Amino acid sequence: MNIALIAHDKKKPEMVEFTTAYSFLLGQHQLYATGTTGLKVMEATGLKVHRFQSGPLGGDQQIGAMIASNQMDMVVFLRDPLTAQPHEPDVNALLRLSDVYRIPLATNLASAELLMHALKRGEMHWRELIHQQQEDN
Ligand SMILES: O=C(CO)COP(=O)(O)O
Repeated sequence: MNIALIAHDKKKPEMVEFTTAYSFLLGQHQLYATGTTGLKVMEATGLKVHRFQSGPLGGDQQIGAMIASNQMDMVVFLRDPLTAQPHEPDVNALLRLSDVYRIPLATNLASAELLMHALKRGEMHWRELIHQQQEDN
């Protein structure tokens, strides 16, 4: 599975705790992140993460592009709902595309944990079927 990890600045400590707690599981998948989030996750956990640009410099859009080509299977985006972001349109675009392509998306820690439990139980298997269909077409 391709999993995107994104956290706004005030949520980065939470992202580090989350990825540390689930590193045993996340390590079995391909991880993608916006620039600073990815760096913090790699430093804290040793997980291999493909890093895109920082969010305000286009990282959300790069992850959005993967969603638009149906290559992203899950998005964990720990948003800060209490701080205005200069790149709010990019954030909204990413959330919108996740809905367009029906990609499981968690925007807070509680939902992110539920997604991890689903992943562990193999409940994301349907995404592999979608990849298979794409290859067949
Ligand atoms: O701003 C972000 C998402 O909108 C996150 O970007 P960084 O991980 O580079 O801080």
